[in-house]
Amino acid sequence: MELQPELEYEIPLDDGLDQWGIGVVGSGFIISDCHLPAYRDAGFRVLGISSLREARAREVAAQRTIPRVFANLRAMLDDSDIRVIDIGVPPQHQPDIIREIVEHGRHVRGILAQKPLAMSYAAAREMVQMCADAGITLAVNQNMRHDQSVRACQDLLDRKLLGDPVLGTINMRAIPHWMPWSEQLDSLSTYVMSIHHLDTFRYWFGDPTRVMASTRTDPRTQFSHTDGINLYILEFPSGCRASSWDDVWTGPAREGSAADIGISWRVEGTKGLARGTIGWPSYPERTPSTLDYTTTAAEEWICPRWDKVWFPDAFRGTMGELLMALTHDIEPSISGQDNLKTMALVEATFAAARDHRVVELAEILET
Ligand SMILES: NC(=O)C1=CN([C@@H]2O[C@H](COP(=O)(O)OP(=O)(O)OC[C@H]3O[C@@H](n4cnc5c(N)ncnc54)[C@H](OP(=O)(O)O)[C@@H]3O)[C@@H](O)[C@H]2O)C=CC1
Ligand SMILES: O=C1CO[C@H](CO)[C@@H](O)[C@@H]1O
Repeated sequence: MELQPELEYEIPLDDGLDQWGIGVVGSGFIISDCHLPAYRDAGFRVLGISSLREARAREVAAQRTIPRVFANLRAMLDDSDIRVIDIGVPPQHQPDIIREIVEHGRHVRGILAQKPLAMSYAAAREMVQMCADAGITLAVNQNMRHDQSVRACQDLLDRKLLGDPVLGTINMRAIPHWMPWSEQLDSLSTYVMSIHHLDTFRYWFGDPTRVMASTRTDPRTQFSHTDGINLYILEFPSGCRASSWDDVWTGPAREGSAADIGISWRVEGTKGLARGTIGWPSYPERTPSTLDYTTTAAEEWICPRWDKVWFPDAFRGTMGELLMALTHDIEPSISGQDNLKTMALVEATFAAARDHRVVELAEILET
């Protein structure tokens, strides 16, 4: 077994993915600052944009050189050049957008939806079924899978360099900027932030059997919410365990104290250990995520380095996966169908914390 292989830290993409005309819905932070710069760098072809406020869509179109601005989604769906729809709207509005695309998007072959796909497992399942019935490939933007350190760790696991996974941990000490729309959600941090870590654990270790969780409110967040700081433990059928501390408070770093902010992760296996950091907390400053690993055969730390950052570079990966799937007529790994298990895990984690009980994934999947 090669001990220092070239790890796959980003998804290989075919030339010619610009055959797919993309239409974007929404023009807020994630679209204008992350999706569009990443697509430009990847050479994807964004043809049009629509948003709630046409003026805002025009502004972003001018800023990011998008040729067509549509007054609304329906007008965009009439354009036969637009075959892929990229959604970046608040989660409570996403199901209505998907429904409209399914009902009126006769030219549409693929949708890249945002995470969370919906605000409940049941609603997400309805979206997946609707797209399947319409013959539209649905992918979900679980882009932490395309962070360079997270993806390279998956390659280490695939190559068995770490042996069998024993324990995975994520230690998040970082302050998200909650958008105004999150004030209306039943969940603040579980569906919007912890979903990334829950999906990453599924990516690395497969589907867990059950989850234990505890949550408390975030002292900094002034609007009413139930889940702020999330602590959870997942049990996998293989015996592997995973746990994350999603500490969105991170001490009074914005209230005058010194700051200690960062995200680190660690995967321990029977034959190796990987540790990493996610550079995102310093966004917009570019801080590449890192990965170090060691194995029983090497007895030293191996520290490959690459220059990609989660935001915005990982957005090449999620759209790239969808365009590759459409080109080759296959399911993307981030398919809506796969995402139902992430949604079920998010719902299980929220219920476990709310009800102070252990929740089996099957309980949600069988509802
Ligand atoms: N995958 C990831 O890593 C990340 C994902 N996200 C997700 O992206 C989504 C958007 O977040 P963010 O960009 O930060 O939020 P913003 O508030 O910055 O942007 C939301 C956008 O949605 C538009 N919008 C709202 N309702 C509709 C509607 N009914 N039809 C069309 N457009 C609508 C708004 O339009 P207008 O401006 O015209 O009023 C606005 O442009 C969320 O679901 C969030 O969870 C966010 C960050 C990271
Ligand atoms: O996915 C996400 C990661 O970070 C953002 C905040 O900074 C969140 O709002 C978000 O939805």
